[in-house]
Amino acid sequence: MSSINCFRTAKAPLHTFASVSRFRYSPNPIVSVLRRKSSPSFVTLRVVSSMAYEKELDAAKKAASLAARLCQKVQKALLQSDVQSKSDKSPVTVADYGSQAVVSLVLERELTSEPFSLVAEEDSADLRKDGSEDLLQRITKLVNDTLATEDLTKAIDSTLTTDDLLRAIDCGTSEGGPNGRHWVLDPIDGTKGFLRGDQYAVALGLLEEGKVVLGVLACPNLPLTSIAGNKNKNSSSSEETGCLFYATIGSGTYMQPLDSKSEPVKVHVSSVENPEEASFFESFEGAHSLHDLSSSIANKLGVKAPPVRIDSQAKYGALSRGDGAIYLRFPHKGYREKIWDHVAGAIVVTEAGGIVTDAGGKPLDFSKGKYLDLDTGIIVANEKLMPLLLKAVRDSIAEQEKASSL
Ligand SMILES: Nc1ncnc2c1ncn2[C@@H]1O[C@H](COP(=O)(O)O)[C@@H](O)[C@H]1OP(=O)(O)O
Ligand SMILES: [Mg+2]
Ligand SMILES: [Mg+2]
Ligand SMILES: [Mg+2]
Repeated sequence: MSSINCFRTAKAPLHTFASVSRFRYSPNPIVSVLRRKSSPSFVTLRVVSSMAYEKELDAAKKAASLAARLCQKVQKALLQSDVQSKSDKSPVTVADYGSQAVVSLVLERELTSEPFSLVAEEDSADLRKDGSEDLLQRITKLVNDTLATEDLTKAIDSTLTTDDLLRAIDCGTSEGGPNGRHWVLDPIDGTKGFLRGDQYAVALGLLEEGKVVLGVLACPNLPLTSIAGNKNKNSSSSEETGCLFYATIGSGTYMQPLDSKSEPVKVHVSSVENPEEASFFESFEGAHSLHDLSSSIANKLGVKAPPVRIDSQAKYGALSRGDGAIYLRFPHKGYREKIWDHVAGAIVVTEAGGIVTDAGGKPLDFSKGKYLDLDTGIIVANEKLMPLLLKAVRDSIAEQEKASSL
């Protein structure tokens, strides 16, 4: 990526600066125009080529894959253990913290030349409390073992101490916002799915001036082939599983197997135009999304297939390769969506040709800090289905409001 600062004059409107032939990048460069708040007459033209964010993407893929490996190890032990009850939250805690530490350490070490800001779900407050020493030791060992499996030993001088671990987790306490670069991480998205042995994702994205420019989704339990029409969508069956989805702005979305060096394939959202032939995804957990509202919307659209219920941002990954055509997410009143639950998924779907908006049709605004300010919910579809979907959403919400006011 190349950036130049330009002074905008009345005689030279912005679009003249968008003539970028002198940049020897891809034939179809994307120019993003960033206006400085402090000095509106100055703009930064950012020329995005197919080579854009290459270094960041390599680092993000490495970080998310390694973190996913740590999660897989913990999930396997959790499911095999006779002693550990599934309601015991400690394994997931170990994996959440461990995954966050791995991503933070890998990004920091791979991208040394830049100031590093990370907005992430976890922080170390509980680990610093008395009585957490054993847990902290376990996580530190897990992270050291995971990093040792990769050729990171030369980048990481020595074995990490518990203090190093706490510091790595707390790298994720940035607030994000509209200025500069911020990495955004959910170290395990879909905790409930993780505990059940079902779908979860390590979700990592990059914001630049409040816009998503890169996203990586590691989905260890998602089959490599389409889950459309499968009977059991959520759980990992005997099929080969483990997908890594990634996208950078203007370059499309790709998928490759999580644990191999096979060539990535470019993926596209479903091209279904007739809603009767569309299938829709929603949360597995009824507490995360209003299933009644989704089914009312689906009925209005004439969707025939039953909903596909899976956990986590694996839904965005599966949608990006056309396994389903629509995603409906309507959290219960009072729930505030966090940016780390959507940043990576949103770019993975939009770069594959999909549209992600709130229930009112507005694009998601990731520039407001940790939370998303939303109208009611989040909906995803391809360009053809979106107008019909928006109407069905509007009508269903209006009906629901009318019924509840009676
Ligand atoms: N009450 C809730 N409503 C909506 N989403 C929730 C709620 N509680 C947790 N989540 C988050 O929703 C996401 C998963 O939702 P789903 O699997 O339904 O798509 C996760 O990010 C999960 O957090 P977490 O990252 O801690 O698992
Ligand atoms: Mg989450
Ligand atoms: Mg999480
Ligand atoms: Mg959580």
